[in-house]
Amino acid sequence: MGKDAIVSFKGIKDINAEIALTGSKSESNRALIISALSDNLVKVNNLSDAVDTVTLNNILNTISGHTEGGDYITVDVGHAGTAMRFLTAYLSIAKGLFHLTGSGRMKERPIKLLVEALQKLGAAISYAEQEGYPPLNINDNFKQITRNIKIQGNISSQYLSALLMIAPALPQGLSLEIEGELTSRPYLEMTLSMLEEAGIKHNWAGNTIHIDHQSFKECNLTVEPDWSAASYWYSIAALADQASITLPNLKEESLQGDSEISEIMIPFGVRTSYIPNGIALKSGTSVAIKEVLNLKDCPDLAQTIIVCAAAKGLNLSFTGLETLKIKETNRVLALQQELAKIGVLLIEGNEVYTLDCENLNFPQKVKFQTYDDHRMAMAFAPLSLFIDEVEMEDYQVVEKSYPDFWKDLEKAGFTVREV
Ligand SMILES: O=C(O)C1=C[C@@H](OP(=O)(O)O)[C@@H](O)[C@H](O)C1
Ligand SMILES: C=C(OP(=O)(O)O)C(=O)O
Repeated sequence: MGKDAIVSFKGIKDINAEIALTGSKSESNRALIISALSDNLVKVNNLSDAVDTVTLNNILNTISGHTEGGDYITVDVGHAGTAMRFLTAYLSIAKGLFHLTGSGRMKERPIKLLVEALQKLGAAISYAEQEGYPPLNINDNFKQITRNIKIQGNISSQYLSALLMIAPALPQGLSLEIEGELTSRPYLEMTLSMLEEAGIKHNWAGNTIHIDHQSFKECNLTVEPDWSAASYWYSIAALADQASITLPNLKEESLQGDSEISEIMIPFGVRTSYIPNGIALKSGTSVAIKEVLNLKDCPDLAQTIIVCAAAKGLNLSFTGLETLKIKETNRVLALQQELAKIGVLLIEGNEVYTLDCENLNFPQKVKFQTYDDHRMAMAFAPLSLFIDEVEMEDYQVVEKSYPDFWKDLEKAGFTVREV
């Protein structure tokens, strides 16, 4: 466990800042896999500083040029879900024997649907510990048996993205049928768009996505800054008395579904202007808020929005939160435990979660636990606008997606002191 920090904000809550966010970890991790599959024909610009991206990049560099057979190489992704899922598919068709593992939490995050799909395709994968979960042993005798695979869409879109990225490299290509509901759909669309940029055509008909065997083209993929990281600045703008925050290089036409934060935050009083080189946020008055927000397409925004709504005393309801329980931590439970510290309840109903802010109160000091979850730290940090001293447990946890988060808060006038 790392060190804690005390976060505070003194004086008038008028925030003026320009914050250059790191690249999207989702786009970066796709770009890295696509680049590796293309034998580096595809180049990447503005790669993220996120530890999840640095980890994947180091792994791909270490294993590139590896030859058949030999001993098992251990590949450790730490907490990086996308790296685990994307590498499961990528290593299935790579040369070499791999033991693919991750953090304690990673060993509790399910991977069965992806492993089964790959096994049906012809991959030689087995579970090294518990069935259905990492770590995995992946061998190199991939022989494609079929191009037709069905996969349930409601657990993680990352499984589908992982399969689609290797599809053009499969001798027979892939026809991927999505069964049932699809969660996190914009991430799947991001995968297809980035493949398209790299010259890979697809056809999405009904519930099935077809990708033929084909070659990548030489190109540069430029990663946009991270909209999930931007969401914490929207929360700050919504909670401050006044805010004028510029976030360079974010685009209106984004591949990231989390850009929806610009719409979601309008009723919270935050207006977004698209300026020539980025976006500008301005705080204003809140307007009537939709009572039920469906976050199925943007699960990584859930903590930002729920904590911000709680701090504003808004008794909103949320749907589409099913997948939060299998992310870096059980995010529903983590939210419930930490929101209780400001007197707010997050009540679980039948597929609907509702905030009860009747007893909202900000103590003078509070310590928030972070549960090995970067988004817990970043979602709760803005509460230092109301609480004199917010102690954040294991504050470096933010490194997973946004290593400069605390430095950026300091730029905006917050104080962050390691304790
Ligand atoms: O494909 C991606 O880059 C991601 C997809 C989402 O996961 P699920 O598809 O598991 O919801 C999201 O929560 C994660 O942070 C990144
Ligand atoms: C869920 C997340 O990441 P991953 O699934 O890639 O670990 C996240 O960044 O919020």
